[in-house]
Amino acid sequence: MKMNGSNTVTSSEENQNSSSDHQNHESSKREEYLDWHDFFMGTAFLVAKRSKDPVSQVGACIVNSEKKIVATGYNGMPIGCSDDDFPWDKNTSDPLESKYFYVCHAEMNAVLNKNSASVTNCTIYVGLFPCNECAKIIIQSGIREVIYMSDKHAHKKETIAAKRMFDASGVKYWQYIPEIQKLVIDFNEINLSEQ
Ligand SMILES: O=c1ccn([C@H]2C[C@H](O)[C@@H](COP(=O)(O)O)O2)c(=O)[nH]1
Ligand SMILES: [Zn+2]
Repeated sequence: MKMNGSNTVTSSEENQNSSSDHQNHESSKREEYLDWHDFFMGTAFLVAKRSKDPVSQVGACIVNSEKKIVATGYNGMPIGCSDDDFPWDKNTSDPLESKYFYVCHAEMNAVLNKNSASVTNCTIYVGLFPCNECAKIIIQSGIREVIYMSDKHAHKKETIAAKRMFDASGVKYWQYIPEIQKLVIDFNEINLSEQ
């Protein structure tokens, strides 16, 4: 069965295609397409690849109620603060020489990068559970749902505080456990399919 541009099929198309459908399985719907959660979480992970942080690359993807991406962001230095001049170190005796005073978190960048007027009632997909500072930004921006992949800092005070604020303000959060373990992008694939 052939799909038209809007992923629906008209009855005349259905009649025209019905005999060949039985002979040619390539005209039936592809079943291995990405589901929405994999797509949005995958987008967050792809965006994270832009990060220059040598230790932790975090990406975020904000989606509205129509399943449209309205923003993405990754952890990086503020505009005008060169990735080459500002420090990427973690453990320095002088905090001014470590990344933590300077780096903008993925969630904050995503909210600030939005291409819509607001992110009210949106969902944010993020690789890592948001810290307390990002939780505040998420709550104040009107985002109502946080879908995260890793909760590896669950024991840290920042995460405990973030959860306390989400609970108090009614922001839903849940861990996404994907069925697929890897999402591979092969740029050569487009040349391999039949013409
Ligand atoms: O909610 C968060 C928490 C952290 N990040 C960023 C900030 C830093 O660039 C790294 C954390 O570095 P570590 O070396 O793992 O301490 O992750 C973020 O974007 N969002
Ligand atoms: Zn944060």
